[in-house]
Amino acid sequence: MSNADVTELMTTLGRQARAAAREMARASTAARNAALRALAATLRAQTDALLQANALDVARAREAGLNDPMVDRLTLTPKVIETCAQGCEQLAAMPDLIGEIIGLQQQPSGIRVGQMRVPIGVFGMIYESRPNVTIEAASLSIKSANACILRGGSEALESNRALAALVQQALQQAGLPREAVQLVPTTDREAVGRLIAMPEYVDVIIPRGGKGLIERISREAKVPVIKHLDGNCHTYVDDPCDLDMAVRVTDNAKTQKYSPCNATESLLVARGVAAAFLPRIGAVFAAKGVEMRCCPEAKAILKDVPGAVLKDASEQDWFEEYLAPIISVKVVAGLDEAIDWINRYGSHHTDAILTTDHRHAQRFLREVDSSSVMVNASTRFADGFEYGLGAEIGISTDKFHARGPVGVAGLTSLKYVVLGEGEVRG
Ligand SMILES: NC(=O)C1=CN([C@@H]2O[C@H](COP(=O)(O)OP(=O)(O)OC[C@H]3O[C@@H](n4cnc5c(N)ncnc54)[C@H](OP(=O)(O)O)[C@@H]3O)[C@@H](O)[C@H]2O)C=CC1
Ligand SMILES: N[C@@H](CCC(=O)OP(=O)(O)O)C(=O)O
Repeated sequence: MSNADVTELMTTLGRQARAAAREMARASTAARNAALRALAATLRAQTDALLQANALDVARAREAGLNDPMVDRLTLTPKVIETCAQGCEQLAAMPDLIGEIIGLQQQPSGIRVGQMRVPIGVFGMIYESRPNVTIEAASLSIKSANACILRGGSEALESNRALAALVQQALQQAGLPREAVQLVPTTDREAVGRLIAMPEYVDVIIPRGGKGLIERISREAKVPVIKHLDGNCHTYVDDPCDLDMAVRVTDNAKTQKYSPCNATESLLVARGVAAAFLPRIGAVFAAKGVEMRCCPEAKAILKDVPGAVLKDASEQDWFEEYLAPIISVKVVAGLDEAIDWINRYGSHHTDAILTTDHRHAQRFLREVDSSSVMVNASTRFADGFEYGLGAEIGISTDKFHARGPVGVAGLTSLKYVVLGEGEVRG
């Protein structure tokens, strides 16, 4: 496509989205929930067609040499589609936040002042080649009465086209504008450049991906951005701690799934428990083929673990998000060094302490500057569904306007409402 064609395409999508957003803002709860239920039904009814579209993407991705974890994320299965359908139904069953007025209080002048929850308007989202994210984003957008323009990863284009067509059909069936959810129908990255520079049509941009994407967005965006960045997540095993629990939780945080941004990438261990803990978790990692990139002290403790793959960690390793069976391992003096280390090398996504000391837990919660901080739990829990939000747009690593897993509330804002009976200011 020529640049002029891309500009024309994106301007049309933007104009349509803006008009649809106005209709969505006044649409009833019942209509939005009906669209979500219709979407669930059509996803189930069209499973075979979706699998066929997805097979084209998967075949192309394999030909292009995409690695197994990426192909895994790209692949739709009947189970993935059923989970998407259930997600839509769960969202439909959740209370509607839109229009809710909170904190209404009478002021000395007589006016009553409160805050009403309202949709943001139009959001643009750029995300990886994982087609189920298209349904999560679309369904959250419908529930929160927004309009959205979705730009998924290029490898998922056929799947996303098929999914977006079903979303538009469901919107229409519920009497809502089809353009409330639109897909950017080209993989041309120039379209991303336009999407992030149309403040007249797009209120906020949600980029979900790695550093290259975020660098471009930060450089070129002319609208506010909610970044959903990489996860260099830490698990810190404290002194004192319950060693059995620490082995179980650390194992889950690293190995339950390697590719998500909330998997632990770096293990910190307090010196006081290192000799007892490291050989145990080292044996688990050795059995599962997880390579350990160690500081000299950790390597010395782990060297006799049968089958362990040990390497020396470089400075770069402490910053690394592997998304693979690799973990960096460091022995620290204790809580203070662990907190300093995480704030320096982490990506402010999700970090956990495993401890039996209440004061250490409290300090970790307050002093680690990340979107989720956890005590005695696996970092893999950082997820909208696990947090009770129904679904998630992703995990915001920004501090404004939403932080951590973003659900319906993260796609809304609060405006003041003032209710008077003819009062005037004196
Ligand atoms: N915090 C969170 O919620 C999440 C974070 N992530 C993070 O995402 C990363 C992995 O996903 P991955 O697919 O590799 O991410 P990428 O950043 O490579 O791709 C994500 C999307 O951004 C687009 N993109 C990337 N660079 C540019 C650019 N310069 N200009 C325009 N568009 C661009 C891609 O398009 P194209 O198809 O053209 O390459 C794709 O649509 C990891 O770091 C992971 O932690 C993943 C999921 C959730
Ligand atoms: N919501 C996810 C976390 C987000 C994430 O990392 O997504 P992805 O990188 O596409 O696997 C989960 O834990 O299920």
